[in-house]
Amino acid sequence: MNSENTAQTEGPSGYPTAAPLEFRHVGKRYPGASRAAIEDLSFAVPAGEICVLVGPSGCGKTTAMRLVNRMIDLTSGDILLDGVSVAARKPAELRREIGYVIQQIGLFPHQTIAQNIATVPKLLGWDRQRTAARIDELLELVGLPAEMGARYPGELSGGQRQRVGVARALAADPPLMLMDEPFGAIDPINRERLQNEFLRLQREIRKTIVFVTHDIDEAIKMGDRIAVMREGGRLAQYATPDELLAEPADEFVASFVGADRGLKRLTLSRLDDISLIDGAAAHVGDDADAARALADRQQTDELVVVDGGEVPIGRLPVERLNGQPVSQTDVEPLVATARRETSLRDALSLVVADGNRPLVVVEDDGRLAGLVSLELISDALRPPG
Ligand SMILES: Nc1ncnc2c1ncn2[C@@H]1O[C@H](COP(=O)(O)OP(=O)(O)OP(=O)(O)O)[C@@H](O)[C@H]1O
Repeated sequence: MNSENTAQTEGPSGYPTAAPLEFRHVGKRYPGASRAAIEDLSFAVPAGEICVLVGPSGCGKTTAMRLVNRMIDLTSGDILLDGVSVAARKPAELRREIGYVIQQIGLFPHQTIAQNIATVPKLLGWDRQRTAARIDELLELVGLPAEMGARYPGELSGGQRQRVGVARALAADPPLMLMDEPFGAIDPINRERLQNEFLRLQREIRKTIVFVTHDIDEAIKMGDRIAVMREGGRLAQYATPDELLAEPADEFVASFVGADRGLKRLTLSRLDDISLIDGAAAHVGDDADAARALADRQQTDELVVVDGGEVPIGRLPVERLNGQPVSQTDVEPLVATARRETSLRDALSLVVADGNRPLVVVEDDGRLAGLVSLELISDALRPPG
């Protein structure tokens, strides 16, 4: 599959593989309801991005989603998919172009997995060969063995059924996917696994996705952009996860994202995103004066010591340099090391666990990459821009 999918390219179905979506002053009032479920909701999702709708129960997330594929109709405003109003489209046709994944998956129990995945291709009149090839491709894409196609939903685990739900929604390569609390019914460990798998999959398929959750941590993890909604179906803030955590628009958003928003921001960045402290280190056998001079240059009272292969072996308090060359016996072993892909949040816990001493960061091959201090991590928490 083409990894450069954009709104301009076409998938196997002939539809664009991803399309932009825009809510324009959308309003929805259910018949007989005293107040609107959605009021003046406007935001735009660029093609190929995940937009997460998040907010407390009853704030209108599911309603917003169902307006997109016309399971319910707009009261006011408009929704544009690929620049075309959904109101101008035939609902049945529109739904074939929009993948839909829901919490309870909704697989047909008396149909095999393959038949379930083939639901939309069948409606579109694809021939047997094309459908079979697509089923194999999708099972592989979502990480299920091809033999599973012959099984029934009741013979699968919850996580496996969820993967089938995603495969079924992707069958006709829709330019937009709607996912309503897709991992809500899954236990926390499998949920995390499915989230990670889905993010990996999305890097490949680059669909436009609207994803509903009431869990702010899931929103921060999954979203390129997050729409925080509040009671009455109003938009409280529309921002990237980092902007949302760094600069919540008001008290409601601040309390919704949580008092630990600083720590949450740290999960969004990796050590690779910041400049590490220069990794100059002492070597076993260096003479004491050279080691002392290095410590002075680095303004530290503790040197990192590396072996002949530049792999860190520990720290050496400068006071232990008694005129003798640096010796392995004086070196204190490292409590922990980090890698460039370590999140700033994990780096912070390692620094704190080691008495706030700068943390040693190593390359994949074990060589010293540099150090990260508490100050560097807190600098990273300054608001963007
Ligand atoms: N079919 C309906 N008829 C009348 N009112 C409805 C209908 N569906 C939803 N509502 C009302 O619209 C409002 C928004 O509901 P919606 O299900 O969109 O919220 P939600 O944010 O998805 O909530 P949750 O997180 O609990 O699923 C609520 O006040 C709800 O009671």
